Amino acid sequence: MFRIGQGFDVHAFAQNRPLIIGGIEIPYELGLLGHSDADVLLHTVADALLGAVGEGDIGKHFPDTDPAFKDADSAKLLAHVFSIVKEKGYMLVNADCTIIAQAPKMAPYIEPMRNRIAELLETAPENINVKATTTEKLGFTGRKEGIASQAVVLLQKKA
Ligand SMILES: Nc1ccn([C@@H]2O[C@H](COP(=O)(O)O)[C@@H](O)[C@H]2O)c(=O)n1
Ligand SMILES: C[C@@]1(CO)OP(=O)(O)OP(=O)(O)OC[C@H]1O
Repeated sequence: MFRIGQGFDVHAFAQNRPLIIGGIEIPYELGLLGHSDADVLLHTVADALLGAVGEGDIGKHFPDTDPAFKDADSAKLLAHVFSIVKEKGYMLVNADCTIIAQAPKMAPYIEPMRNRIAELLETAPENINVKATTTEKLGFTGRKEGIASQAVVLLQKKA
């Protein structure tokens, strides 16, 4: 049996924060604001996985009112979410992700992100796709106020 899930997330840029996307720290003058490390891409992958298995969203599993998740490493949150997926008897078929950002340029970091997500989801990098797009200077992403991300995942019940 197959299950599909999708995730969407937004984080605002802020001063004095690291910019961590897809588990990779990217050199830039601004970081993203959040209760956790604000890794907008890993949050969308986690939400897509939770959606696929009917388990709500990351806010339900890791409330932003819980001090335990202050500045949390989203890679650890995603690994926990994937453990729920495995407990339910599913494996990842593939994930396709889009980062929506006017800046910085993501291209140099796409392969490291892909490899890190593959590692966290215990799959080959070929099963993970990470893309980036600007919004042609339109909207909040176009004004460089923040970054959005989307992800779609397909899961298959293990034999
Ligand atoms: N933050 C970004 C945005 C885009 N890219 C790459 O540039 C290509 C062109 O972007 P458009 O918005 O004009 O379609 C896009 O396909 C990405 O490869 C990027 O690296 N970082
Ligand atoms: C990840 C969590 C962890 O507390 O905090 P944030 O970094 O604020 O991220 P968000 O995408 O708003 O999701 C909710 C939270 O669960």
